[in-house]
Amino acid sequence: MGSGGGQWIVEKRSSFRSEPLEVNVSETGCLSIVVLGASGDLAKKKTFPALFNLYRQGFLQSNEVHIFGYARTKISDDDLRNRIRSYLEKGSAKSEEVSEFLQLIKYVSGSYDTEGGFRMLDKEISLHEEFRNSTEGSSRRLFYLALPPSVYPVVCRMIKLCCMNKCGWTRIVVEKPFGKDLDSAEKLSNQIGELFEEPQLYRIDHYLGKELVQNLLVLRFANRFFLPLWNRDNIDNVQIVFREDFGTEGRGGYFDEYGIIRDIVQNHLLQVLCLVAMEKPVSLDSEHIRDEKVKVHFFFMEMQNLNQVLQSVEPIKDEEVVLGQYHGYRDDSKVPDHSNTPTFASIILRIHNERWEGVPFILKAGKALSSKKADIRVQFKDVPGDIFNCMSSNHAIRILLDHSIRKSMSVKQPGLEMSTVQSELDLSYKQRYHGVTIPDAYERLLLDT
Ligand SMILES: NC(=O)C1=CN([C@@H]2O[C@H](COP(=O)(O)OP(=O)(O)OC[C@H]3O[C@@H](n4cnc5c(N)ncnc54)[C@H](OP(=O)(O)O)[C@@H]3O)[C@@H](O)[C@H]2O)C=CC1
Ligand SMILES: O=C1O[C@H](COP(=O)(O)O)[C@@H](O)[C@H](O)[C@H]1O
Repeated sequence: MGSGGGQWIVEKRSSFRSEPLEVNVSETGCLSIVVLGASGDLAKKKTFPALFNLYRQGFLQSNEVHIFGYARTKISDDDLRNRIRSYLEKGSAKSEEVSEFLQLIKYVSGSYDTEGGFRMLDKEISLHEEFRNSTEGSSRRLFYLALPPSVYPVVCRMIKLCCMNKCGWTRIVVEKPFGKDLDSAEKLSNQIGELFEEPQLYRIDHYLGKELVQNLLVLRFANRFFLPLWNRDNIDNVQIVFREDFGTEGRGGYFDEYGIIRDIVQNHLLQVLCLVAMEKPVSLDSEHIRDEKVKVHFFFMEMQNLNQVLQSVEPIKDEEVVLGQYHGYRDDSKVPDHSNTPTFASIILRIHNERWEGVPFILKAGKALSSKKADIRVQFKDVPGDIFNCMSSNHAIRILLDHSIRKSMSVKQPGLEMSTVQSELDLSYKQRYHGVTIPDAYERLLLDT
């Protein structure tokens, strides 16, 4: 899906086990897209704009598609349309085009854990299908869960109970973070897996769709220049940084349950780390790429390449983690007064393999910081026999992950409250790096936001 910052990519897990093929795989005909959590941040900033881009590019035909927003908030169709309008009217979008698109949207209000709202939703979808004279097997229902993961199980149960397509496919798209830890992720997977077949399920991480994230594979594997350099002999450290110049902005209901590590680091930044650090995949097939990123416990695991990158990440040391929370975070009405949820994290990951031993991967993510940026910085080692006295040999590749970086927004004077910050460091990386011992330099790198 095209969205402001690029495309959205979904990962399928179908190579984990043999799957029954999905039946009724019609790709034309009446299409109902249901955005659950339509009142929320993701829906207005990314999901509806992405659907609008598909519409503008002709992938969603107005004679086939209808879009339903669903959430608890009691608003009208027009209220929802007005909320999202300004997010669509960007770039070259014409206001008539936006209005035409908005007319495709209908809003249904209901709870996530009772049948009433979902029965109503089903009725609205069925009316649309009847109106479109949907023939047997030709209608499609896509449910996009733009919701906190804690409600996925109950929402999936309600969809299964009340909203399944009787004559075509039903698909479910779920957002990150997929659970809170391994146990809850497995539990969630089992709960959803009992209701839907794997081919019906799509897990999304929109960072994988950013053009520049996709280009990482080209940079690394289609470039003779970098191939021999991409290793511990030449690279000093890698920083993968996400920073936002706004806070949770009313998203405390979702965010406080998860925090910055589960919101950003565990999914978006780890996916990027994998692409920077993994070995070359067998092909560009999404499953080959996925297999190279993770260690999968196949029955033929012994035959797998044991360099798979996540498998080689060492346990994280406490002293290589800094957490913080910005001042004002607890003012959000949905955040408890004594919340300790981190809104900033800086973590060193160390990859214990032949390519990366000794090269720290520094992942940093923070909300309500002084600027908005998402980038990767690959810092090369100094040239041996440097005749420039470390002044001009600061070799680094910096890859900006988002070309839609916004201008600084005014936020309530955010400040960082961190457990171990002693003083603000305003020296550039290079200045600080030289003249301090390496472990000390890494400690400082952790704090430099
Ligand atoms: N915001 C973003 O840019 C991105 C978000 N995501 C993911 O999207 C999902 C939703 O995030 P986002 O839209 O930002 O969050 P929001 O806090 O905006 O939540 C979305 C909607 O869910 C409902 N909701 C919020 N909290 C709860 C709760 N505790 N229990 C039940 N319903 C709740 C609210 O709707 P109502 O009260 O009307 O029912 C809200 O409008 C998350 O999994 C997040 O990781 C992914 C990529 C980007
Ligand atoms: O997944 C999320 O991403 C957004 C940032 O996305 P970007 O494409 O604008 O970089 C972040 O604001 C949100 O907290 C998180 O859930």
